Amino acid sequence: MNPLALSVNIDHVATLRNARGGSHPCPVKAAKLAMQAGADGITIHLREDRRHIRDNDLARVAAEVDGRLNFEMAATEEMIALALKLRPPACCIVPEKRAELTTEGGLDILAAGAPLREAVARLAGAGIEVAIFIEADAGQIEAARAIGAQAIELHTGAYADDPTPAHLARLAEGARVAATAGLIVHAGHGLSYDTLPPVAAFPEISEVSIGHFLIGQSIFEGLPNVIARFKSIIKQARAG
Ligand SMILES: CC(=O)[C@@H](O)[C@H](O)COP(=O)(O)O
Ligand SMILES: NCC(=O)COP(=O)(O)O
Repeated sequence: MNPLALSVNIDHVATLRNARGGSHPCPVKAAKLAMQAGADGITIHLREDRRHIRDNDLARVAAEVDGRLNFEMAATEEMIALALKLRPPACCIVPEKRAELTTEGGLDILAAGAPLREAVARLAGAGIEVAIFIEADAGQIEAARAIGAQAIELHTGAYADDPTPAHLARLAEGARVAATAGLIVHAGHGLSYDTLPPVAAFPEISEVSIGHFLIGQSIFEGLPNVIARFKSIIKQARAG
């Protein structure tokens, strides 16, 4: 079965750092430690309101951290210009609303139209692997393929919040439909020790990005130990 990569989202190291306006804990140091502990990559969401990750965090991780950087971004001119300047290996286009506590749902590609198509073309044209963060919906998956995305990230939030068989089955079907359409399939949002195992068993998924739970659990267990446990969960899930 194909490998499943763990991308560690360090957004909420920055949340804690920003609580006092200082420099500790340092998200870049966390990213380096995560890679040393076995993470396969780092995900960073530079939000328009900079509520957690700041521009310098992104620039430093891009310059200093070995490992696949996945830059989560809104499809705005500001973020596109930043991505074209930094040239991360991958980006993931996500919806953003200032009032949201966290990402509330997938991007509605069907409603986005020409500006999104242009953003995808500019990013992909710069050699960046472009994913779009969407619900596990066949129409959105087909729209992602048609608009030129190489990858999708399935929003696992509804399942993570309410891990019913129906929510899991929707993700499994979405992964199958996306892989059949020739898309690279990622997944993320709200995943934890308890909710990751069945998602990690989907053979079509090649990367999961995990942040909030992982960073929070690190307070109790230490970042390396939490990453080791997630890697063990993935290994066990992939062993079938
Ligand atoms: C797109 C997604 O689900 C997360 O990667 C995103 O970063 C969540 O936003 P916050 O990190 O601000 O909660
Ligand atoms: N794209 C999902 C991600 O990067 C992390 O989401 P979360 O684990 O912080 O909810």
